[in-house]
Amino acid sequence: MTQPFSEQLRAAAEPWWSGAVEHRFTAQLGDDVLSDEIYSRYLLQDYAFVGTLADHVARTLAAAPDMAAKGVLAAFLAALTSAENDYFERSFAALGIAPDEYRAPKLNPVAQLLAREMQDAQACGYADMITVLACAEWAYLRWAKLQAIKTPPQRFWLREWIDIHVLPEFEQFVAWLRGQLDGFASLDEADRLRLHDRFTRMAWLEQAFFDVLMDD
Ligand SMILES: Cc1ncc(CN)c(N)n1
Repeated sequence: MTQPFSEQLRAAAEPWWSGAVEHRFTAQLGDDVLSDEIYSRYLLQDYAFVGTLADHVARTLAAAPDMAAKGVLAAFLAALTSAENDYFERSFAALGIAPDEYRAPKLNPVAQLLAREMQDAQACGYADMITVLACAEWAYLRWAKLQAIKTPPQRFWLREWIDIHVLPEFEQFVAWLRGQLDGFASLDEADRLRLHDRFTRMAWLEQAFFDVLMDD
């Protein structure tokens, strides 16, 4: 029996998929041993990413084929811009990072490439936009699930970052994204190959996003 298209994409994105979801950054986060210096660097880059992601979701919503899909994307956008934004603001305050600093961070090369990958997907259409989103969110669900079985970190900025990514609503959103990917199995071969490349590039970028923060 052939695997669902989402599973084919994920399997083809190895070793970068596992490199991202089993990264030492996330393992140290879950073990509560990640330094605040590295986590602050991560939060600054990731807050910029989440801003770009919100724009990406809005454009994906605009390109969505029906109201049901628009509704799911609108709910995710609402969560990003409310509860998740609140998490970032409280974490920056606790870590002593001022609004001036987190509103205009200098993006590292990987964060720049991630933003470019999203723009490129937007120029291609709904399937490409969903593929980018699905890889990013599915990878976060996977690593957070692995860390959620450990004793929760004491520092709320580490603990809540795991919690946000194992919420039932988030898990349902990722399941929906995977369902969208599975629907792309009926696209022609050229489209499927492009989606494969895009998903793999995103997995590579997710791993690299963690790598550069640890290596700095
Ligand atoms: C780089 C990255 N990828 C995914 C997510 C999960 N929204 C995130 N916060 N940052």
